[in-house]
Amino acid sequence: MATRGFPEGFAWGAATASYQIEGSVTADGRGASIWDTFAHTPGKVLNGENGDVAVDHYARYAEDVALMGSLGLNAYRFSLSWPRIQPGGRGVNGAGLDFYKRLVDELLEQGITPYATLYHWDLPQELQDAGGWPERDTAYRFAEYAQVAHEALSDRVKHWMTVNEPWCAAFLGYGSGDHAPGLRSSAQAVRAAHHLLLAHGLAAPLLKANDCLVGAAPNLYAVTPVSDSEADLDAARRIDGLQNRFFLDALLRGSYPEDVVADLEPFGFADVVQPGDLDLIGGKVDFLGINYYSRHTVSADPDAAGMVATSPFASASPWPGAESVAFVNAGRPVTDMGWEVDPGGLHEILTRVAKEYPSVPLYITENGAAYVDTVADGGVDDQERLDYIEAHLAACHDAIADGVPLKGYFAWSFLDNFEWGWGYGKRFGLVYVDYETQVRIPKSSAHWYGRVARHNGLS
Ligand SMILES: OC[C@@H]1[C@@H](O)[C@H](O)[C@@H](O)c2nc(CNc3ccccc3)cn21
Repeated sequence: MATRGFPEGFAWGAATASYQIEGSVTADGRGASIWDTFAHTPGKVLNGENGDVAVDHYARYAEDVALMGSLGLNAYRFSLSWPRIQPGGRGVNGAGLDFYKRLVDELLEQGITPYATLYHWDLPQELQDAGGWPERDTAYRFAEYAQVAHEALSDRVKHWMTVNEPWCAAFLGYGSGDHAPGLRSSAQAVRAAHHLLLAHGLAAPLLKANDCLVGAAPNLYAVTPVSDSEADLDAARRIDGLQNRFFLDALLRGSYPEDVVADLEPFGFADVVQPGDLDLIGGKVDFLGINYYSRHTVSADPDAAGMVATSPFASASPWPGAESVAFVNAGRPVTDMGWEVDPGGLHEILTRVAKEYPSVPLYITENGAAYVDTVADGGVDDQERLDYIEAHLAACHDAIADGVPLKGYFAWSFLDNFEWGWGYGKRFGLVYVDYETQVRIPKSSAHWYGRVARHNGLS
């Protein structure tokens, strides 16, 4: 029996993404994505690793879903591979859709509710060749893709997210170049950011049909200045603006924060937004997903590169708006990613969003930690990851007690998988994967989290 119970019907899930787990990158008509291209470009991913095989989920999905069910999860967040459903970004690949129909049927058979993300960064390469997210037409291609996926799956999938972390897709993909397609242009990055939100706005109304609910999943950070000096306070304002308020205001209010628009003016942002765009984008969600991992502690530093550890390769150019901002460690314990462990930041974000953007049901659509895992006696004792998740779930419990309408939590990630620029060097999974044999080993955190899910709360 849980002593710290969660609301009845709370979604206890885990999350993954197509390019990070599926493999089978040419099977059944799948086309190339920008991550296929990026990962196969020398110097972009540690040890030259890529998602060609990943953790072979395309072939092993039934085994993986059975494991979710046996552990006790009641929800699963996954992403659809756009180039598997629309090779080249157009048309319909029935064989690609059939995989997701099989996956969803297995989930429903296990009593697991599917939560589908349409875009988790794997843009069809041909659409990038035509300009990618800096090109406004890509938003319209996304809406068509959303329609195709929804028509095929909405009889069984009732929870849809349009875009995972538009900040990452825009500012790491087109600003710092640490993510695919690896471009370094602040002007392109701000264009991409707006068009990713426009894509959400164009697709959201379509996704509500057939009694479906639609959301998005921005990554949000608690942000704190190292001092209350004017320079440090402004650094915090800038990072909070670009990381959090830019996306929250657009998605939930249909406006951009004036200070952030001013910060982005040097990159031509004013020319990107067309009349009516923000009315399309704002107020369309039935729920908001929040991906939370840590807090940013920032200081003004004219010599700073303005980068957080987003890849093992030191990026030469900061993402737009982060110039002259240093990201510092405030002395908290850190995960294997070097990210500070700060569950208080999750409570801060949840209560802030609930207060400043009221009446929007919330989910934690990603929260988790990378730590070095070791297999011993056939198991993996990952106490640090278990402690991280427990502390963040306690913060969720406190936030709910404070009136936050939190409806679910998805641990990142169900399986160890391809961690973008870090390749397979960082393990976030509840379940360990032996990359040589593809054998799955539930870690201590998986068994513990399954008990939390079955008891609907913490002890
Ligand atoms: O890095 C862990 C996960 C990643 O595997 C997911 O695909 C992605 O949705 C995700 N977002 C964050 C938070 N932000 C972030 C910051 C720098 C680089 C990448 C992600 C962490 N993660």
